[in-house]
Amino acid sequence: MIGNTTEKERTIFDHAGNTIKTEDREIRIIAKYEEPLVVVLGNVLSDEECDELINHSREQLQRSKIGQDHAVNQIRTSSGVFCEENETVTRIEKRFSQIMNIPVENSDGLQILLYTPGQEYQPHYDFFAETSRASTNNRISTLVMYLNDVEDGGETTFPMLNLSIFPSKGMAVYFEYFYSNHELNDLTLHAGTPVIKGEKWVATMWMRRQVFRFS
Ligand SMILES: O=C(O)CCC(=O)C(=O)O
Ligand SMILES: [Fe+2]
Repeated sequence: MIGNTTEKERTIFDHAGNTIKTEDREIRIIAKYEEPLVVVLGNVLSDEECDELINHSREQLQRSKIGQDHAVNQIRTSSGVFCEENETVTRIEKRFSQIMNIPVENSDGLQILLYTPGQEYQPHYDFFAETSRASTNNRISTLVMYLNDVEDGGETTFPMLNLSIFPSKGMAVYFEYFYSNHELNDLTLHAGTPVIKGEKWVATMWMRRQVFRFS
């Protein structure tokens, strides 16, 4: 842009072209918002992998609801569970880490969320406030993976970017907030809007700055 000498910051996601070749799958780059970087990805998981994650988690969700504190959280009304490791989960986590260009050991693990009609995730940041203890090894990037087609509602929105992503089975949205310019990080405010009809299943992978777990 004429008169604009500000250089673009480096990003973690450094894939060129329209595809990302991971060890076991070719991912398609569908759309990009440049700064902060938001990337819509296609062909990330097969239908079978999506179904397997849903079926596996449905049981876990049912079990984890019993005995859990029933504190109502108005910010996130969905129910969620971290995936137990199995062959599929390990393969998927490895693929996500190759897409995100961060070692799998830096991740929080794969979290599955289920939203039923009316449930939502209000605008929030995925990184922790500087004042919180968790920020010493803060999150730096997110991949939200859509595991099913939602009949109506449930878009992932970035209100400060005027951007909405409609859930579509097998697709994902990636974004990062590792910028030295904090204003760019602040623009990654995002939400899961209320589901109107049907269920919405997502798998979220958050990456940390440093190793977070040993797997
Ligand atoms: O459900 C969505 O669309 C967004 C999920 C999300 O923001 C998260 O898991 O951190
Ligand atoms: Fe989020």
